[in-house]
Amino acid sequence: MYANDADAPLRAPITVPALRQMKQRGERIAALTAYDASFARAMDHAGIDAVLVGDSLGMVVQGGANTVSVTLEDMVYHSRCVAKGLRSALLIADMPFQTYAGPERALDAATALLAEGLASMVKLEGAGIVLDAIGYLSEREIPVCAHLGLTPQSVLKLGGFRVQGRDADAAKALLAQARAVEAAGAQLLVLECVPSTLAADITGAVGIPTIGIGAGPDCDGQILVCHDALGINSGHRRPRFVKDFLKGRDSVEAAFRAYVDEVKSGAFPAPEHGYA
Ligand SMILES: Nc1nc(=O)c2c([nH]1)NC[C@@H]1CN(c3ccc(C(=O)N[C@@H](CCC(=O)O)C(=O)O)cc3)CN21
Ligand SMILES: CC(C)C(=O)C(=O)O
Ligand SMILES: [Mg+2]
Repeated sequence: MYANDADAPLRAPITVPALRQMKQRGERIAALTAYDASFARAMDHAGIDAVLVGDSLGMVVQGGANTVSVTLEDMVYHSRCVAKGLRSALLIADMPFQTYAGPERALDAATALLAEGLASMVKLEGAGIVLDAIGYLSEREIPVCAHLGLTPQSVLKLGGFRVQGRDADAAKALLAQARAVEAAGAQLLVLECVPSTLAADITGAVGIPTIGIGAGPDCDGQILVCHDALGINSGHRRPRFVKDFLKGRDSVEAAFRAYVDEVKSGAFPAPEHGYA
């Protein structure tokens, strides 16, 4: 239809404040992970709001058993690749294992992800001691996304990828962590593998948007790993929150459009994709 992309009408670029306004309006946020320019471009065309360069690349791209081996160099490289494919979607990059062990180290790593990786926001896992890094970055004008619940960089201590916040004490602690990351300056919050009712409570308790993965239908937005959304099995057991959007469709972009539509309408995730 257009001679080249440069002639196509531009969707307004999605900013961090725009995501907060979506929460306030009750418009759901649709996000996916990407690791290269071509998939990022297809997602952007499909109307995705945010793209995360996840350290899940250690598993789905590099074939590792977890995300612990991913380096800052890996993340900068893939973030820069993804940035080249985006016109409108907000680009978030994961901070790798131990690159935010201490505020100054976090500032160096986050600066590399923004300046060389061309990301617009960085994501780090946990609260507690990590609150210092969240505060240090956000005070220095670096947009921060927090990540609570199942934090895959903790897998060696946890002993596996398991649902978090299931008993009353753990649920209370997770709600307190959510309030604490917001108070420290986080502007977005990923909730991974937590009971749907707890994710709903947290979403109501914080002003920042929540993005769920295995966190039920009542988050402000949803995210999936790109490969999972396309039915590509990376050799691990398929978690229950995964849905194959390519099934019954004839292109990757159609699958991404269906994902965006189902997140916006609330059709995805269905109750069976969540945990009790
Ligand atoms: N392809 C892929 N998709 C992901 O969502 C993902 C990654 N890789 N790599 C990093 C982490 C690891 N993730 C995982 C991996 C396994 C489960 C899982 O098997 N969950 C069990 C829950 C068991 C319980 O009840 O505690 C499940 O049955 O869904 C969950 C999240 C999420 N992230
Ligand atoms: C699954 C999302 C939230 C993530 O952190 C990743 O892909 O690394
Ligand atoms: Mg990650």
